[in-house]
Amino acid sequence: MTTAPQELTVTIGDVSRTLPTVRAGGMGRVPLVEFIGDSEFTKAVAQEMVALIPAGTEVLLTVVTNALPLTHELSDRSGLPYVCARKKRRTYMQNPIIQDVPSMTLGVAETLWLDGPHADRLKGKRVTVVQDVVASGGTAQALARLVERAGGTVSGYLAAFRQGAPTMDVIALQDLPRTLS
Ligand SMILES: O=P(O)(O)OC[C@H]1O[C@H](OP(=O)(O)OP(=O)(O)O)[C@H](O)[C@@H]1O
Repeated sequence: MTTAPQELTVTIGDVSRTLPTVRAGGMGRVPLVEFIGDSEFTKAVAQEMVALIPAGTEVLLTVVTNALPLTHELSDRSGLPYVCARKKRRTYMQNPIIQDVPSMTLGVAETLWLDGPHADRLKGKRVTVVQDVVASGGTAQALARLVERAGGTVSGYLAAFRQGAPTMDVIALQDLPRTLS
């Protein structure tokens, strides 16, 4: 990984991307990881992450939006099923589990919705929480609560990138700086 003022290039496998930077409140400029619309990068990252899935994992759990294509690729490569929480209620949801996200680094306060039939797929299972980026750990914490409330157990936290110092142990391919100049 090389850095230049207000620019950061990451290389995963044989794929490199110069990350755009965005202003995030009073944090200055932060690097932005985008898997949406970039299947080549997504597949390269998933390929490297497969080996990092904690032993004994039975199900992967993620949340929309950016982490979804990554988790799909990870499921495809590992053979593990995955479940995805939403950030909006849908009319077709049946007895969803509703979980507030305590705090987020880039966004505003959010609420996660896990459809009841999907929650059933976590019951009694060892679940790894999968994210694109873990920063404060707020989203990961909320996903872990969803697992517990669904009757599963968290076997680990796996992310493509760790940004800053989240509150839990996170297995990540690479660390990103919290801010750029
Ligand atoms: O560790 P935290 O401080 O909780 O931050 C990490 C979360 O922030 C980003 O989500 P974003 O709000 O950009 O959502 P998106 O994927 O829907 O764009 C990222 O995708 C993680 O889910």
